[in-house]
Amino acid sequence: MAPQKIGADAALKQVDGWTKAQGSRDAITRTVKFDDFNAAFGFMTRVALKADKMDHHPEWFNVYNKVEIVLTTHDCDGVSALDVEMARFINEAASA
Ligand SMILES: C[C@H](O)[C@H](O)[C@H]1CNC2=NC(N)=NC(=O)C2=N1
Repeated sequence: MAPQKIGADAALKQVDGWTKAQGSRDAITRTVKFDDFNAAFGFMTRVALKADKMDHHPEWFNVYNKVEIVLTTHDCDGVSALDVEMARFINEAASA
């Protein structure tokens, strides 16, 4: 059963540090900068394990110490509670 779409605006009320993605997609985005690549990749590793456990995967782009992340739920073509849960986890992992 596809998760229910809540929309980016509702999601942004539930989690800090994120913004609406550019363009027509219903998605939320955050860019995180780390001290170096090692720290960035360690963050990505923790998020990757969580994503696999949730079966909910980010769309992300990494260059050196910067990780650009977009969260949306393909199964409902928009932002769902799964994205809010993942965004909260990402905020924790980014500040660990
Ligand atoms: C079959 C598999 O469970 C689904 O494709 C999962 C995988 N990871 C996913 N990740 C994201 N971001 N959205 C999804 O709808 C999604 N669906």
